Amino acid sequence: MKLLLTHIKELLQVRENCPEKLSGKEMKELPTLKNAWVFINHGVIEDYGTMDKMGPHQGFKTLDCSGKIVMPAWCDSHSHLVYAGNREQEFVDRINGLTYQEIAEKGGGIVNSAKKLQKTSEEDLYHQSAARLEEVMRLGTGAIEIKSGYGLTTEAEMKMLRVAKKLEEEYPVTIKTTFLGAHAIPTEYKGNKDGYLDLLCNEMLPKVAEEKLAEYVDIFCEEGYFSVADMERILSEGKKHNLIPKVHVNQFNSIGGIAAAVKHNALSVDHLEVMTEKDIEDLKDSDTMPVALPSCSYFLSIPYAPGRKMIDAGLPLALATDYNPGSTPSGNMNFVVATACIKMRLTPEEAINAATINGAYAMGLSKTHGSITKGKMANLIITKPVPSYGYLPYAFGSNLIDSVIINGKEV
Ligand SMILES: N=CN[C@@H](CCC(=O)O)C(=O)O
Ligand SMILES: [Zn+2]
Repeated sequence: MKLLLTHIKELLQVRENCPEKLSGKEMKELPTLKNAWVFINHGVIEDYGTMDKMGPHQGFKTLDCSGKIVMPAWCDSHSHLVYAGNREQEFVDRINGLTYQEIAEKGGGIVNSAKKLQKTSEEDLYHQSAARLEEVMRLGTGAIEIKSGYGLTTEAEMKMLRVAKKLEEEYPVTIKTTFLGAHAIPTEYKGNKDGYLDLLCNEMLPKVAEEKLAEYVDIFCEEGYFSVADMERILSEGKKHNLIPKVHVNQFNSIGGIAAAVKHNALSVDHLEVMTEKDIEDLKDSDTMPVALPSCSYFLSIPYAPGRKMIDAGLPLALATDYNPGSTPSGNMNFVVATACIKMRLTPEEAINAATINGAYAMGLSKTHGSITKGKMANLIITKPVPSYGYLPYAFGSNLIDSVIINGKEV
């Protein structure tokens, strides 16, 4: 199918040769073309340019984008979109004064979601998750990473990953899957963390790898969950099965997880609400992408990752949703980008770069996603008429998306 977008007020993130990631000052630059066109052929960006240089076009569908901005679809590199039910009671408990950690200690939190998911059929889990995926696609997400971690038994973890794989088959959005068996210690293993780690290493990881259910391995490295030593064990074991690390670190405490993740060549380190000077130093000159999750900070009322400081220190930064039932029941990347500007002091250019090119990097999708580049996938957001791209994060609560194209087709 061929599609031509014409009279685009401003085409964002136009890169003839797109870098695989952007760091420090590079993040301030957002190349654009005004009064532009884009030509899509069989799901791929075939060509683009300015209206004064558009060749003849006949015999295929044309969309007039006067007054509108066109940009690459969002690349959401951290989500837990496959889950069962919800945890709105815990939300109310927190309003009434309990902390996220106190709720987890009382048997709520991740373990609570795992109990629900274990009892949910694969079909039901698929339908619940598909509804969320459809919503985020309409909100402009063209690629998303999905983690397991609400199963906590071999069968339930595999069920989650099978559901994510089925979503990948059924929908045009690009999906990358991550095995997060080490998300919490299940009730049956309370007081026997090493027993659960043995199960992870001896049974879950080999099965997940054998059935090719995940490309990445994750662990929640945090006080009360898994230690740095646990992380080193899981990442080393994952490596034997060719699983690349993408890890949860520094959400509530800095316990040395970043240095260990960098040592293990993690593709990304995610959360980063609590960062020491050493953590920032440890990320310098590495290939590891720091990923901030501002909607999680917003929902839990915890600090925001010091994104301004990290970029000023020369680091790259990606932004993602963390969509999950406990800490972030929202998969809206538009809100993430706006919140990064409002609360983390990123400029609109930096936030858009973080949610496109750097998000693609954090999912191993640099070659195909994140920019308007010939040959990349035609995953595009067309906005409603807006005064400028800075208006998108400025008008933070408004839905400014007119339509979304994924793999060359309107969704
Ligand atoms: N922090 C760890 N995992 C999820 C939240 C899990 C939950 O509360 O269900 C996160 O990334 O925020
Ligand atoms: Zn997460």
